[in-house]
This record gives sequence, C-alpha cells and structure tokens, in this order.
Amino acid sequence: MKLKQRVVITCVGLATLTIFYLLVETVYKINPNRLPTFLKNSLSNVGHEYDGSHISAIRKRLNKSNYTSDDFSPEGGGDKVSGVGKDTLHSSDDRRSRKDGVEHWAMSPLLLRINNTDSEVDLLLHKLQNYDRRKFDFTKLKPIPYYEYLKTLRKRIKRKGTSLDAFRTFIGSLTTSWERFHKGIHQYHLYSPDDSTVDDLLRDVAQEPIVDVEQKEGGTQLKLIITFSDEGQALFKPMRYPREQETLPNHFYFSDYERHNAEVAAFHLDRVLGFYRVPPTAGRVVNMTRDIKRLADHKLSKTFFISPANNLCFHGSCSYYCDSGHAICGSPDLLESSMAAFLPPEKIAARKTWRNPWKRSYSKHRKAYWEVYDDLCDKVKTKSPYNTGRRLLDLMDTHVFDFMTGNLDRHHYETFKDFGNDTFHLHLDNGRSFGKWRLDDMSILAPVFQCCKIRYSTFMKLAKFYIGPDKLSALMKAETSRDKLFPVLIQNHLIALDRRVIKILKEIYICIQNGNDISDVIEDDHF
Ligand SMILES: Nc1ncnc2c1ncn2[C@@H]1O[C@H](COP(=O)(O)OP(=O)(O)OP(=O)(O)O)[C@@H](O)[C@H]1O
Ligand SMILES: [Mn+2]
Repeated sequence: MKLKQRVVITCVGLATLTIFYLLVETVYKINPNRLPTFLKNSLSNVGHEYDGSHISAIRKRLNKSNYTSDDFSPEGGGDKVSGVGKDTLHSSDDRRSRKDGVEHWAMSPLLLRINNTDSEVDLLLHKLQNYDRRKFDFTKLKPIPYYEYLKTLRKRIKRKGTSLDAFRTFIGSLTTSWERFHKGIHQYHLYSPDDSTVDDLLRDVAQEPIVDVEQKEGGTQLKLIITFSDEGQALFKPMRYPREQETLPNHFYFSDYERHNAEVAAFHLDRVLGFYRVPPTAGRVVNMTRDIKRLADHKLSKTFFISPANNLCFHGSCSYYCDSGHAICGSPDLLESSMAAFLPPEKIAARKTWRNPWKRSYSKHRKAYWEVYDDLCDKVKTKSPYNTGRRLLDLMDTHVFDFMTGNLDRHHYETFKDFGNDTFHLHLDNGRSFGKWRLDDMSILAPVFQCCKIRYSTFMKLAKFYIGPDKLSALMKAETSRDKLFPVLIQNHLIALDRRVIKILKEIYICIQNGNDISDVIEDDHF
C-alpha cells in the first residue's frame, strides 16, 4: 500500500472513531439508559457524568416563546416572552443541576444524618463577619437561643402597621378567639407573636364542637368549611396519605393530593421563622359520622358510603378526585384533618390575588420561562409592585419558605387590599408541601439565585439555625408537639429542613462568590 493510501485510511479511521465517540456521548447525555452498560460505564468513569447542561443548550436554541409566558410579567404587565432578555442560562442552570443529594439520601437511610456543617457556609459566615461585625457578629450570636434572637430581630424592626379598616374604629370587647384573631390582623403580620390569641385559636379549632359543614366551592380538591359552636370557621383538609408516603416520582406536583399534615407543619414553620403569614392551623381527628355526615347537606351526604373494608368514606363533589376511586375514608369513621382558621370574609377584608412571577407551568409538556432563562428577575425588579418597598424581598421569603417545605404549587399569593402594596404576602394553601423528604428541589429557590437576593432578617434566622444552639428540626419538633396530630412530620422531613437551611446559605455563598455586593444580596428592609 502506498504511503498516501495509508494516511488516507488512517485519517478516515480516526474520523469514524471520533464521530462514533461523539455520537455515543450525545446519546449518553440525552438518555444514558439507551447505551449498553460498558459504554455507559466507560463514559461515566472518565468524568462525563451527565449534568443536564447540554439539554439546556438545546433549549436555549429554541425560540423563547416556546415556554409558558402568561405569568412572565409582574402584575398588570402583558409582556410576551419572545425575543427578550439575554442568555444567562449557565450560572443558575449549573447550580440547579448541582448534585442535590437525591440519590445519596435515597440509597442510604443511615446517611440521613447529614453533616451539620458545610465548608462553604463556614467561609460565607466568616467573610460576612469580617465585612461588617455589627450586622454579622456570629461569634456573639452563637450561644444565644434562637427565640431570644428572634425577639431582638423583632425589636429592631418593631412595627406592625395599621389594622384592617373594619377594626380601626372598633370599640367594644371581643370574646371569641377567632374575632380577636381578625382584629389582630395588621399590615405587617397576620398575627402578633406576643398575643396569646393564636394559641387560643389553635385550641378552639382543634376542639370546639362542629355545628355546620359546607363544601368549599372552587379549587381542585375537596375542602370543607367547618363552622364551630362559637361561630368561628375553619378550612378543613382531610388526610389522604399517611405521613410516611412520599409523592410518587412520576407524579407531577399538580396531580398530587394535598396533605393535611403539611398544612399544620407549614403554619408552625412560618411561625418559627417569625414570618406570621400563614393562618393558624391545627390538626384534628374528626368523627365523620357525627361531625360531617350528620351535618352535610343532601348533595354531600349522598356521596358517603361504606367501603369493602367496612370504613366510612365520602368523596364530595369537585373538579378532580371527587369520585369513589378517590374517596376519603375513616378508620372506621375517625379521620385526621387540618383546620385552618378562616380569614375575615371578603366583605370585611377584601384580598388581592397576585400571580407569582415564578409560577410553574401546569402543563406536562411545557416549561415556565424562568426554568429555561435566567433573566426574569431583571424584568420583575423593574415593575410594580416589586420595584419599590418590600415586595421583592417578600417574594424571596415566599420561595425560601416554599423551598423548605418543598412546595412547588405557589401559583398565586394574596394580600389584604386595605394595606395596599406595603404589606406581607399571605401564604395560604400549603397542602402540597412536605411530599418528598429525599429531594431538595433547587428550582423552588430560582428567584433567590436568579435575583441573588434575600432579606437580611431571613438570612440571619437561617444562619442562626446553622450556628445553633437550636436546630430548626428540634424547634419544629417542639412546636408541633402540642398538636393533636403529633408527630406532624416524620423525622426524615425534620432532618430535611436542617439540610435545606444549609442549601439556601450555600446559594447565598455562590451569589457573593460571583462578585455580587454583599449589601445587594443580603438586603435590609428600608423603612
Ligand atoms: N384560612 C383561609 N381562610 C379563608 N380563605 C382561605 C383560607 N385558606 C384558603 N382560603 C381560600 O380558599 C382558596 C382555596 O384554598 P386552597 O388554595 O387551599 O385550595 P385548592 O383547592 O388547593 O385551590 P387550588 O386547587 O386552586 O390551588 C384559596 O385560594 C383562598 O382564597
Ligand atoms: Mn392548592
């Protein structure tokens, strides 16, 4: 063979091998399971672990208008997505695809007890302390009990704003806990932590005799409005799953049942965090025969039946899950439930519903804009109500809260109209929280790592859980211990809370490492 021929053959051979290798690598990245094991192993062994980045690259090439955009703009805006924004995908996509330990926790329950320290978080706290000792004195803070620190934070802020218009000129005494709760609603919190009313209300919704039951119209799943003998009311959600049962991996969050214990746990987490934005919610075991069936109207009562296992069941009527295949069953007629104290009626305290700019897509085929592009925050920041005042920080708080509970379902949130834009976000409807303790869904934190922003007081509370002496899991366990449904959360969920605290702090570390100003990232409220 001539030399020239040999060279040509060698080149063709090399080119074929390269093309084959690239082909195999691409298949591996798209779906490793399509490859024979030996190829899969050889690729993963040389550090080609799939991180999802190339899928993002493909997405990026697609027109931006392919993604759901109805909620792209903040309230009032009608901006369409197509053609706007810059491609800043890499940073947060890398972050989102950072190993979040899902497999790790799944494989070894013994490894659940995660390290309580993290070198990046340690570096962050060290850096902050050096940056401003007055604001970030972690050495001094370390031995202080969490609740004591929470009080000092509150003193620092020290304001509750106005009350609802309807109560501003009210004189006279209110005897029931639910009336006192309504009167206590203020511009900057739903209730005051120093007021014993909330504990009275929790006791009452858990034990006052039930005198009326009504199905709540609207919504996707069955909910009842319960009226008590003192004329107070609560939103009832029934137990659908035992505490241990996790959301199935192939289920979308929007096709998951709501969890009664999640509603109770979310209330307590909100209170521990010093947010005071979730209506007081307690667990209660109801006697379905006496407390529901007896008081039900004809439409509801005819959905009651005895199951083959001799338990009393009912399904009510609603747009999903209201048939005998999705019945709510007692044991034999005792049923666990959550009771969320009712807010004042619209006539007394009208509420405004806001679309969450970081709302998810409710389609199994489409992604939301922010899941693909990183520039949503640039737009949100410039538009009302997020361009002034507290609302952007409140949105960050909402997502910090939802990340901790694992709630993907925050499509909207509400505020009281009386208070205008300078008020807190109500965190209603936490039923889809605490579905997966193994998974820390980083995408819920997207607003935080895309805006690189967190409220100073929220950051400090998380840092305080991290440095101790009180771990969030321990505080949550203690808080929920008075509830009739204790243990409201199983240990795995409690441990997940501690783990998630660390993950939020790590995101803040990355923001600062990436060169963002500390004072921009950890932002104080400007009063
Ligand atoms: N404690 C409460 N007091 C008064 N109204 C409430 C309370 N909690 C929730 N609501 C109202 O009831 C509506 C439905 O509640 P929730 O969101 O829990 O039900 P849902 O079936 O999950 O609704 P959807 O399926 O639309 O998410 C809420 O949007 C809110 O306006
Ligand atoms: Mn809901």
